[in-house]
Amino acid sequence: MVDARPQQPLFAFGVIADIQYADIDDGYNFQRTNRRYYRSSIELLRNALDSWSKAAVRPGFILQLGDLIDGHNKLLAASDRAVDAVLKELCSVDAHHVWGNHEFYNFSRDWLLRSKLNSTPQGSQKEVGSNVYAYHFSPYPGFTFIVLDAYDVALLGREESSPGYREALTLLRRFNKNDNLNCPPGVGLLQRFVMFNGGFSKKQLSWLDSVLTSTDERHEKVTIACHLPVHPNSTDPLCLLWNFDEVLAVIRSHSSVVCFMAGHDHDGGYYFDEDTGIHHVTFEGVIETPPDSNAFAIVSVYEDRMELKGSGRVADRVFFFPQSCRS
Ligand SMILES: Nc1ncnc2c1ncn2[C@@H]1O[C@H](COP(=O)(O)OP(=O)(O)O)[C@@H](O)[C@H]1O
Repeated sequence: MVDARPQQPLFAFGVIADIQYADIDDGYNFQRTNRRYYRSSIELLRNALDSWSKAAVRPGFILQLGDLIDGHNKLLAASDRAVDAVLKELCSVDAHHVWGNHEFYNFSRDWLLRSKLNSTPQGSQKEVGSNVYAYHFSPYPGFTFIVLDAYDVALLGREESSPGYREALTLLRRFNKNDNLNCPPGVGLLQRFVMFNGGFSKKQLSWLDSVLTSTDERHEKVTIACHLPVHPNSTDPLCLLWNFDEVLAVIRSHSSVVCFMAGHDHDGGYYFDEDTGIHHVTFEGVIETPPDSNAFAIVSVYEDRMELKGSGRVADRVFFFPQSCRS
């Protein structure tokens, strides 16, 4: 049978998550269930770059889904060295950087906003507000990508004296009564209320809503990139965004969203929300990927679908765009 699907993609992009590079020996996650390959994570990034450079349709840009370097660097006073080493590898590509918890272990929000990890395109700097790192870009007519700030309401990256910090602390303490706020409370979805997660402010949600109103009107296809997953079926609840329900309500009310890409849960995850046609993909983390494997993807975008070709731990997937409109 002849495959009627068009064979030439409109464009392609690369995806990689949770590199967490540090020039230190292997270690483990907090539960000691998964090994962490701090030093070789940069080799796996090189594998990804090599593969992307040889792809039939080379990625026009890369989504780097956050946690570029590990928090251990801070303790070793090696944050600048580590981030320079990883950014040097990425200098040959147009990378869109998402910020994760490890960005804030290493750097202040002010430093990040002034750094190369701020990939906001010229001209869209002030859209959400000077202290929120969120923007959108269109790499091809009819397609928009939105980078979201999952630590907009958070303890991480906010000055203890700031109203934002106090607001986040009040929210977290309402659900988490532990002395150590990284220790999860209760069971199920409540576990998300830990200090290494965060959430969206009303301001960012309303900005997202307005961007999606415009993309709906233009009948565009939107992919959202964020460090924290927002669908409970796409992640361990420990890694879920605090106000995931609020952001789900926003994206469900817009017909243009086709895919939500996140990192943070190094085991990865995937859920297709049949009601909305939105694919929620959580990418396997490079940091917990053995040196003889890989964790990256190239996504080829066609008129009717995106084809994700995974490497190593990342599975292949096809995301067909919904035909009907949501309202
Ligand atoms: N169950 C827990 N109790 C107390 N602290 C925890 C727990 N889980 C994680 N942490 C701490 O929270 C921080 C972030 O956890 P970690 O697993 O390293 O995050 P990531 O997966 O983003 O690397 C670390 O300082 C870790 O020690």
